[in-house]
Amino acid sequence: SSEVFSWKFLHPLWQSPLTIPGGTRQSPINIQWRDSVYDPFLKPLKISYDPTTCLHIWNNGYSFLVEFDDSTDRSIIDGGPLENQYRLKQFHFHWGAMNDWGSEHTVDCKFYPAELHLVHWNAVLYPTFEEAVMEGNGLAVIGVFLKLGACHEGLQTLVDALPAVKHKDTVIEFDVFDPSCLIPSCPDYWTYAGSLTTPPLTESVTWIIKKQPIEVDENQLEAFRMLLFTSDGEEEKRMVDNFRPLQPLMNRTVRSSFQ
Ligand SMILES: NS(=O)(=O)c1ccc(CCNC(=O)Nc2ccc(Cl)cc2)cc1
Ligand SMILES: [Zn+2]
Repeated sequence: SSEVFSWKFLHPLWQSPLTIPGGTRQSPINIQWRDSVYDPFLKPLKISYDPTTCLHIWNNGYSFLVEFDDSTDRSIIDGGPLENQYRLKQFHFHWGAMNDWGSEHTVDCKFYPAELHLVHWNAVLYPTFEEAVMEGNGLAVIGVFLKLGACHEGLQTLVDALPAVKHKDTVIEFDVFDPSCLIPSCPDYWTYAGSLTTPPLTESVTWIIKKQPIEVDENQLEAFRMLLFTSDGEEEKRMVDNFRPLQPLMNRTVRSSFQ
């Protein structure tokens, strides 16, 4: 059907079409717990990060990215639903203006105030991240929900650095951080075939969504919300609501590693 174009189809933040023409495995999605299928052949996820591979924090005008040296296999994940090991490239968050929303994925239609994405790429099969982004098995992203609760000590070291990257296109050196402190101890996860949730929205992501959220406190969420979408000197726009709307499940099954 030749849908009449309307600006309402464009995402306010990404200025790109909300739906990818022909997209069959778009993210994020709602995870309906009772429709997920236990897969006994799913392995435990193996995570081994070298904290010294941490490089810097960068405000890219949409979120803040903590980027890692991915020139070797020093920070990797393996096992779980994955057929190769994947290298850690960066992690970032999505959050809301209020605690009632902010995550990209939902569980039984429940939003969390924020969601962490640890982005890995298949360096076994592909020479660069940019090429992996274009391949169906190119990326693996671990999603961790953040819920309001106790102060998260490990996150606090990151929060303390955020004022230095308040504006778009600012960077601060951040040279020792172990992101495994942000991953809940419970091994349970859901997994499904999806996409990047921001441009280029390519259908290249094996999503691994942890069942257990981590707890952060109000001050830590507020620290995210004091970041700016805008550059220094521009009219200030607070960096909030940087999440994509839910996408249709279409012909996909969400598998669980737990019964
Ligand atoms: N949200 S994801 O894990 O599917 C995702 C992972 C990697 C990319 C490519 C690198 N670019 C990037 O990370 N950009 C970005 C991140 C957060 C926001 Cl809010 C906006 C833009 C894009 C999306
Ligand atoms: Zn993300």
